[in-house]
Amino acid sequence: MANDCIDAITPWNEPLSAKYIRSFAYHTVRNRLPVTLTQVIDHLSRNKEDIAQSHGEAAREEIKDVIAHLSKLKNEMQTNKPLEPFHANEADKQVWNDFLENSSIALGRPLLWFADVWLYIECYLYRRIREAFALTKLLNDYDPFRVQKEDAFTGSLNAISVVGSHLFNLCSLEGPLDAQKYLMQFMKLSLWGNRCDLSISGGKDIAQVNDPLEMISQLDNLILVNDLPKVLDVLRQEISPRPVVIDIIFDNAGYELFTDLCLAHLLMKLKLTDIIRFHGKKVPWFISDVMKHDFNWLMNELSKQTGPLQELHKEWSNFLSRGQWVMHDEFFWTSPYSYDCMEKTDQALYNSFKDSKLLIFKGDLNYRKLVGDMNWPHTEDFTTALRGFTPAPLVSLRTIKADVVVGLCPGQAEEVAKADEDWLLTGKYAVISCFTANKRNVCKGV
Ligand SMILES: O=P(O)(O)OC[C@@]1(O)O[C@H](CO)[C@@H](O)[C@@H]1O
Ligand SMILES: [Mn+2]
Repeated sequence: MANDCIDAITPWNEPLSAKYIRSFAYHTVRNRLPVTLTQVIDHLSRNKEDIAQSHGEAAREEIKDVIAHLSKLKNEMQTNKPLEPFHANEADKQVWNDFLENSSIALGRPLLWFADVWLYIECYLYRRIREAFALTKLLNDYDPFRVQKEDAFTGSLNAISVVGSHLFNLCSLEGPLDAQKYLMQFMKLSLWGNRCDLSISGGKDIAQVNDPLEMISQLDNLILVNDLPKVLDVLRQEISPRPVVIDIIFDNAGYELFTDLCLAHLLMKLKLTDIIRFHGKKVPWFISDVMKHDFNWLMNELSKQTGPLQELHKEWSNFLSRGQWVMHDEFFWTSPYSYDCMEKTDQALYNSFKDSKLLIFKGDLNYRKLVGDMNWPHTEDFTTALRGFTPAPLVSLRTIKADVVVGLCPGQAEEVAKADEDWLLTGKYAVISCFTANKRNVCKGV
């Protein structure tokens, strides 16, 4: 397989790909994704008794089918076989198969694991895991990552309690809040919540254990691009006609989701929006991404808590029942497409975004899809990297876990790399990158 690969780093302005041996994409397809598949297979074999009890005896045979599908998939990946079309009758089957077919026509050969664009390949892997379950009857709704997502929430309960109590106390104060101070604080809580994803840790526990309020004040020097002042300008604008809408495109379940909802609550409390639309994934995705079920599960867990968390649960349930908070899960988010393709491939979603006051994109994968997963020079302008995806003002709150980042000042990347050679891969550093129609991004200096 490595015969087709090149012993090189990714050239500038090229899409990230496992064909470059000295890249994170190669390491991921070669080492990390097979481990993810093995973990799903192990999970199914270890839990087959429980699954047979909850899903019926006939599920035993289906578990074998799923394991066989995933083992074959692992072999296809490790031997650099063509990406196969989908067969299960899912609503997005045609979108995926058209994408695979059109890509093959354009290339004059089928897509290959170690030759083509990392973004498609990695998304394809998670869509194939979904396919293995979609081809069964009894396990059709089975989410092989659910237990991990739930454990990640439970393991973070202390931090959740600290953040929740802080928000509840703020909202109970009389008189107006210092909007700037608390927006900055909750945006940063939501940003650093993105460190807690299970995909980068290979599914290992990654609970938030330290005091997050104390922590965020010490992390400012790790935010390499900080466009928060621009974001605050956008939020302060008076918009008509009402209702004003903000969109939050979720990333991970557990602690990160909780911090996103706290931010959403603050935006409501400060009357900066009337409605918040949340966007999650339709199928299990990159291990820890939020699905509707995870959102509802978190709400249910909060209802079992006492004190401030119980109070937040009441308030959030009211937002939901009044239609001020709405949870969506469009297929677009689990398609192969980067966001510059949204206008063509999901016009309804793109048009709905045109009415948004602000689109808040969470996490690493959303950032990769915003900038097209290319090896941009690190000093490239964020707006240029969006390549026309500008339906509304938008901000990306992302801890850096893949080797693409733009918007840095000259010399900044080199300086950070000197301090930490893995600076692009571990989620230690972060960016808050904002696009607004008004101003270009201005570099503030190292
Ligand atoms: O989007 P998230 O949850 O912040 O991160 C997803 C991630 O862990 O998965 C990919 C690597 O396998 C990268 O995009 C990133 O490192
Ligand atoms: Mn994720």
